[in-house]
Amino acid sequence: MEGWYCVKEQKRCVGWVETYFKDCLCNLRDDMSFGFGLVSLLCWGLAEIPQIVTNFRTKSSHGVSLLFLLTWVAGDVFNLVGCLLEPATLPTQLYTALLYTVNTIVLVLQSVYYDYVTKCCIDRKAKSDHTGEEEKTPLKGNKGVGYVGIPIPKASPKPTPRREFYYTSARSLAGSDTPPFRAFLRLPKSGPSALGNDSSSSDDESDTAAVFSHSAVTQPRPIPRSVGYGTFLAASANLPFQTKGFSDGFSGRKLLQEHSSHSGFGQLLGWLMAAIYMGGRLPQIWLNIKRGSVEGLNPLMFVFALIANATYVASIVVRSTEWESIKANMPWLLDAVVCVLLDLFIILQYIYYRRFRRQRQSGGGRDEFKDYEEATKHATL
Ligand SMILES: NC(=[NH2+])NCCC[C@H](N)C(=O)O
Repeated sequence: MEGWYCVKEQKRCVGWVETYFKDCLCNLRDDMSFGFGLVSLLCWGLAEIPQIVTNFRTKSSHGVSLLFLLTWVAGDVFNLVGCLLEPATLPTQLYTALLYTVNTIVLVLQSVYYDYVTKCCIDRKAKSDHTGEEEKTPLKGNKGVGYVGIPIPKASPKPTPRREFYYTSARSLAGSDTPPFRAFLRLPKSGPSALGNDSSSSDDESDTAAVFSHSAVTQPRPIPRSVGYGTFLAASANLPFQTKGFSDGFSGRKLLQEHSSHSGFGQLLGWLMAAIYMGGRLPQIWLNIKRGSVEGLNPLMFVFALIANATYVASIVVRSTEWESIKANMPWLLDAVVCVLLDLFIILQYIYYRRFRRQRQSGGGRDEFKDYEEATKHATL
């Protein structure tokens, strides 16, 4: 294969970079830019793995906003389509895009499975258990001294033909010592919400029934989120981190930037993608505020994303500071810069809520959070 050539420096491009990354490194700036690009690629490859592991270990994904993940998927899908349609797409772009799209889809599937499918099954089981209980639990004749008002399933030694004796209604319960069904079958909130740290107390949480047992009090359970996230349409195009135009001898693909960033359509796609990606962080920030907690969230995802976006910006501006180049890359640059700031905010939220929670615990006599952590440990082993 005919090698590429750096005209100004009068030397050949770096061979392996040329072969595997279709980029040409002529000087120190190019080397640095390429290095930043590699770090960005690596960080995107790793970013979502810690959260996937956290979700898997806790068998829940209530710490991450599903809407946030969906905006990532939407942006990524358009990005991938753009990559496939665009002949100038660099191999690294395509692999990175594929990698984080797959990772994000795994996160979304986990979210749907743990927080919706599993919850649905628990609800159904609790309901059927309760129906069975209702039929078998007598309302009267059970109120001896020390009666705590909790119906004991199958407490009746032998069935009785008097059906009304077993009938339970809200009114009859209200008149009895027995707390209404939901009062004691309420799903124990997990983590801080179980300790009253959760300011959200979302309605769907309180509606959730679970099988009541002693262990359920200390076992962490997923905090369900409200459903109804909309589907987002987004278009995105990716900027190659190699933004340098090649010198004579470059006979293969042209750089994507030359194709799309200068075209009105490419720019439009870029701005749409930027809006979607930037807006995607807001549901996550809001979820943290609403819960007053970051339990279930792995901060490493945002640390890696922050580094990935920062090095992505660095790889572009180190390569060229010419206004023309910056202007053409504006949507991608702005997206990355804003995402860095938003990720920083989320990391600060994480630190704040962790500290805040610890302080609250140390204030109380009994360390309930320790109990919770213990329970989590046991639950995840
Ligand atoms: N699934 C992904 N990680 N996609 C990449 C998103 C890139 C975008 N700048 C962001 O930080 O949101």
